[in-house]
Amino acid sequence: MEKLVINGGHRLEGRVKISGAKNAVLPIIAATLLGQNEPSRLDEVPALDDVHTISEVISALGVDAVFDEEENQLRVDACKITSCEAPYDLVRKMRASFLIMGPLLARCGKARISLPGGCAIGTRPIDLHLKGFEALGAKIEIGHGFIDASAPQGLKGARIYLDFPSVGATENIIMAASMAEGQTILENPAQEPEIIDLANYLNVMGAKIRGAGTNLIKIEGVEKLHGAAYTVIPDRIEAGTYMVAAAMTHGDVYIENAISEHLKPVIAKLKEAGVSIEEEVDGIRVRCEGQPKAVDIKTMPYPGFPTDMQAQFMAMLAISEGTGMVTETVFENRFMHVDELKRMGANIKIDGRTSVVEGVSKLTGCQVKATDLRAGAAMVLAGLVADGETQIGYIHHIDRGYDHLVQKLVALGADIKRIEE
Ligand SMILES: CC(=O)N[C@H]1[C@@H](OP(=O)(O)OP(=O)(O)OC[C@H]2O[C@@H](n3ccc(=O)[nH]c3=O)[C@H](O)[C@@H]2O)O[C@H](CO)[C@@H](O)[C@@H]1O
Ligand SMILES: C=C(OP(=O)(O)O)C(=O)O
Repeated sequence: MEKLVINGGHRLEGRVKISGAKNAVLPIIAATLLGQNEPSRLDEVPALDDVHTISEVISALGVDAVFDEEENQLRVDACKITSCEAPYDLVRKMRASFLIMGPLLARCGKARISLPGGCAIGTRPIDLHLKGFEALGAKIEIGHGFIDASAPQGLKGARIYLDFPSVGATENIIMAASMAEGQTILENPAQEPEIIDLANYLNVMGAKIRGAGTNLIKIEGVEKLHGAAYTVIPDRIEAGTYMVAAAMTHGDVYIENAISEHLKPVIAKLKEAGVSIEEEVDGIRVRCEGQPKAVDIKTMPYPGFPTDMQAQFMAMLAISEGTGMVTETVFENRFMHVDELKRMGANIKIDGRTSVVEGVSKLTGCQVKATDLRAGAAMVLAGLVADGETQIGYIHHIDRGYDHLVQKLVALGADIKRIEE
């Protein structure tokens, strides 16, 4: 097992280039399954474990997927699909594997996917995905740990209202509806930039989707889609994580490729904390003198404050001046990092869905673990400012979502390395 070892206390300075977005590329790779003629070529694909996992998932369906990590390019030839089944081992590893259900239903009229199960941040049901498929005419059967969906006569467009703007359900329904017969109207969909990116890719493949990024999406089903070339958007959560790193280390970092439009709530909260933010054409400069000031945050669906930045802000609040409240409304169990931060000396109390974080003057390095992806990022941030050495275990969680994390932080002046235990 590998670990990250960080010696804290180094100011971050310089430029860091943000990679393609994990949460955009995963649904887009699922969508490559819809390309019946011509392969797809995706650019700015980040070198992440999750990208390898979803590539394995689609390869298990008989599709040809070749990932060139050096070039950040993934080529997918989905002209032939030989299986419609995603086994437990792959779905368990990464919940986003469930995103192949929509494309498989649309393309093959059937799909058999292992039930994803719970995970560290919550139970994460898939009822909204399934309701959407049923509304499009699919028959769903659940048994022996699998979901079987079928639509032998093909899917039919429908009016669908989502009880909650679920990101994954919106993506799965858009992909299924893009090849359904007639029009689908999706009300109260998720509005995340990653939804817009998926819709843009599908439209380049020949789909007719309008309204992605708003609260109403209209999809005119088409008979066939083809593979296409597409460049994935930069990762707003990776960008936000480096912005917080700059703030916590009293640094001066230029976050190249960051799109400020996608980071409005993060920028607003950092400014409120006294951090200097300069939005430029191809990135964002973040500077901070002295300790950040405590702020309150409440996670919400986009354009609200992203739950995927909650843990990182908690790490910042742990060393900020004053007391901040962190309210998590999206996932019911996303405070696993609190106990780990407390091991480093943070003063945090949990009261239901809210954590009260009283800033301390210093954190102390110790052994901690990454309990999930963003909790792992929070540990890295805490380690960057802690007194002495921090060792982080279970870093496979971090490898799911941060492209070349160690190299990028070392280039900014951090003392961080990976070691084999
Ligand atoms: C690969 C990817 O893009 N992952 C992101 C995606 O996850 P994901 O797509 O899983 O998140 P959702 O937006 O679906 O989930 C949000 C909330 O809705 C609930 N829910 C969801 C589906 C459903 O059928 N029923 C239901 O009740 C979930 O339990 C959760 O409480 O959006 C989350 C919310 O921004 C992010 O944290 C994840 O990083
Ligand atoms: C929760 C996350 O991802 P996933 O939905 O893939 O678990 C995340 O990116 O923080």
